[in-house]
Amino acid sequence: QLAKPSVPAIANYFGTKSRYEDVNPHLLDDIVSINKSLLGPPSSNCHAVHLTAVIRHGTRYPTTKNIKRMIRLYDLIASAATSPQPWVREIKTEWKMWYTEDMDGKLVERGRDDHRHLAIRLSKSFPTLISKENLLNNNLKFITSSKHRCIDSIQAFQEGLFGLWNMEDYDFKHTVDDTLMRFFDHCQRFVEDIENSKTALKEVSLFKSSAEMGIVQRKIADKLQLPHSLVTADLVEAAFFLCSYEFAIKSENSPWCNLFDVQDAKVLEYKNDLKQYWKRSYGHDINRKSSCTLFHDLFRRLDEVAYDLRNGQIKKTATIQVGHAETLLPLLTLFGFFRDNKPLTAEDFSQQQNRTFRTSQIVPYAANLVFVLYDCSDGLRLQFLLNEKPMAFPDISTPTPLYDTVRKHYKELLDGCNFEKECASPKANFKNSEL
Ligand SMILES: O=P(O)(O)O[C@H]1[C@H](OP(=O)(O)O)[C@@H](OP(=O)(O)O)[C@H](O)[C@@H](O)[C@H]1OP(=O)(O)O
Repeated sequence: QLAKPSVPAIANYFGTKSRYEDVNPHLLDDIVSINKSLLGPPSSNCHAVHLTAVIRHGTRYPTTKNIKRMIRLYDLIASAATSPQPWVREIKTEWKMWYTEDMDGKLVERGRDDHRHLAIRLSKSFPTLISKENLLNNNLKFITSSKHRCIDSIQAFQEGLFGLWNMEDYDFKHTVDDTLMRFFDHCQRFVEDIENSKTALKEVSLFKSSAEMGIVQRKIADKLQLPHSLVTADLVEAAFFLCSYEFAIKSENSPWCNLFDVQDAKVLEYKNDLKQYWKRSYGHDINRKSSCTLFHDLFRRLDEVAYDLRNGQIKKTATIQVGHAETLLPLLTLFGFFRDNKPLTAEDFSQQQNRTFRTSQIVPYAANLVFVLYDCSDGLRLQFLLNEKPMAFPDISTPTPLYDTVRKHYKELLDGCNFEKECASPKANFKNSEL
């Protein structure tokens, strides 16, 4: 049971730095409870035969880049802010800068709990798939990205299961597979055109110097009584991160949160959504295409289960895969989820208030995509759950469609979406043709 902290009024706008419980608030009452009315087979003539879960690591420390900014902001306030407000005094005298650069995105204890608890809930939701018997029979497969925070998360997931099944001294086994879980690093076109490009995220840069961001900067400078020129967009974001990290890691509604009202938080949420949109989602076609390998791997697993089912016994009842927000978002995009009519741009903040692309809701820490295959009297059916809630596949009206229907719907991607081809560097092609 989690202690119920006082929740910052802006907690629903933390984007990829959101707590999982703020997307599923019933967990605040009981962290291992499951919503039975939402889960379960599509009809009594169906039973679950397999699930594949793609999960983001749990709550983590900030990255070094952001810790540096936080330290700069803290030093600036400590040395120059003259506001007599009690919460500014609190930042200057009582609150201590405890983030150090070496923390660099590592998993925190809360993040281990995120995965321990998720494991328990998934096992309770799908007891015939994630069971002790299946673990002992080697029917569960664990795959992770090589990053520290992901390896620690998958171990915590296993710890959650071992604890649930009273298994002591059991060996942790997992496979590290970056081609699958960090496909973006291996996609040359993505690295060149997006990651290393100066213009791919221009909407983010433009928004940083927008009128909306300028208003937030000035409001914060006034609240702290600092010269406007010293409060840059990067420092404003550092303050927002401080509020979100203190809440996610320590369950504290810290004095940093006093710097923002809901309108400011919406502006900063939009800034983060712009980054995710242009770096990992619909902004550039290569973002989604870079996940082709993971997409094919998923369908290969499901096809294998269909084959095994026809020929006797299913070999794998569940696959648990742990990666990053940048693993989940491209895959969700490839499936066509959360596509808004208009692209997200720096100019469109006020027109995009009702957008579906809101990362606070989609990819909090421990966000998860779960694909469940059911054997039904009328054939195999596929259910999709985002953060443990069923969601219809885009443009397929049945909530748990026949697996064949899903395969037909994504036929073009299943027949194509060739990682080698999509990710080949245009520069390399140019060089080759020159030879
Ligand atoms: O803004 P930061 O430095 O936290 O960005 C992180 C990514 O975090 P996110 O943008 O998703 O909040 C991190 O993704 P995660 O799912 O592993 O938390 C990503 O792996 C890391 O490379 C950072 O990205 P950057 O923008 O390249 O610094």
